[in-house]
Amino acid sequence: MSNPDILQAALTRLDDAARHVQIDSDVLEKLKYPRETMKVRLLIRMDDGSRKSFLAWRCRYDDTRGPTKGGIRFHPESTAEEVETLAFWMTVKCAVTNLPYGGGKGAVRVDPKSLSKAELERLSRAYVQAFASIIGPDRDIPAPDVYTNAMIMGWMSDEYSTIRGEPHPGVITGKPIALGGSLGRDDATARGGFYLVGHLTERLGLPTEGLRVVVQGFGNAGQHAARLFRSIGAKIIGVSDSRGAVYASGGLDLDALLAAKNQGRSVLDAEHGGKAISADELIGLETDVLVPSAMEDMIHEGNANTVKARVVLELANGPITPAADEILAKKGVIVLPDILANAGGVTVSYFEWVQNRQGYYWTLDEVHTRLKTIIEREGDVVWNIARDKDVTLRTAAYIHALNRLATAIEAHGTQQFFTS
Ligand SMILES: NC(=O)c1ccc[n+]([C@@H]2O[C@H](COP(=O)([O-])OP(=O)(O)OC[C@H]3O[C@@H](n4cnc5c(N)ncnc54)[C@H](O)[C@@H]3O)[C@@H](O)[C@H]2O)c1
Repeated sequence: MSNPDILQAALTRLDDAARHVQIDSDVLEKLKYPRETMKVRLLIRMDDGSRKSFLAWRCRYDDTRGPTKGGIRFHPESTAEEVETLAFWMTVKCAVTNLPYGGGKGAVRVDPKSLSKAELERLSRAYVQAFASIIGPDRDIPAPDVYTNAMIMGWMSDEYSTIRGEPHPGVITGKPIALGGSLGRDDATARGGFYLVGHLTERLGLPTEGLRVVVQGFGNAGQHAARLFRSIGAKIIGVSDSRGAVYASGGLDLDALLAAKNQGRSVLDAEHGGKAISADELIGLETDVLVPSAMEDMIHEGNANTVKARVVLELANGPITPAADEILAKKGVIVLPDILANAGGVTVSYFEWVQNRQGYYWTLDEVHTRLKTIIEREGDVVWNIARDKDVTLRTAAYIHALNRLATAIEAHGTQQFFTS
């Protein structure tokens, strides 16, 4: 991630929202900076006997509303600024969905595809050894993010329990079911967005039949989104991953695409039934719903004008820059913002943490019903704020979060007593 101003850009969304609510300046001051960011170098033994070091971070952005919560990303371009921005978004997201959490995030600057499985495990365990003093079930609770998964969360949870000398399944979510993971966590990010679109279909002006969907990024979020939309008869007409994009106006062969990814191949290598196109062509496809599910800043000033989707469902965090947001709003494209649209992941992570603490596990139906209730409830609130204040859904979601964060910050005490 090369944009050093990513946090400043993200904070402009908070400023936009603050213009529409009565918020004490103390609250905004508190939310402008991360509470703590720890940076370490992880030194691990490689399979060939050599040693190699990797930069790693963990940021606890704000813990006013509870322990900090957020994923760990393994990516060759991760930076401290990216981690802090993602942790800021987690703070706001947990407030939008009213989860009793603050926001955190972590990363290792590594290309995980270049590591063997044993090296990946050593790196994951080294991460927990380095950050064991700042994570914890009541302090900071990691989860999967880009290029990390349930297997890695299992190793990390195991390492933490070994360090503490007793099981602590609540330290990490997104674990394998056998280690205290929750049913329904695997597709939760996509499912939350899918429920949101389903709930708002009429208000968004989307067709109830023959929906066309384009998915950018074909990992956890993207694959499950494609699968869920297909389950209601939608056509997946475009898909991309880090190597390229494919398109078929009549719908791609999703099973072939999923099988290719399962075997560690690119969507380009699948018998997808369509043709290869460029990454920017994918963004400009004529579709009902465009689902960014890859990285930040993918829709920017340079390509936003080409977007022809009616609705953009942001399963990725921060896929649209502020400048692109303005262009899309002028074009009448409705953006379902990340802090609501992809909140299904952290919501089911919360369910997992609750189940770990209770030692009592829910059925898949219970998980789905509770997730749906939260996403639809908060989706309605955000929709109504947008309508009443005549703002975008993103600004409305930030207004909603800001109100909850301000209430909590003020309840903790802002020392106004001394200044007024
Ligand atoms: N996993 C979760 O629970 C979760 C929750 C909330 C938000 N998110 C966000 O969703 C996004 C994807 O996360 P994920 O967990 O699905 O990651 P993942 O590692 O499972 O998948 C990432 C996908 O993006 C693709 N990709 C990478 N660079 C790309 C590029 N330049 N163009 C097109 N595709 C590219 C990769 O090939 C891969 O298919 C991220 O923004 C993440 O922060 C994930």
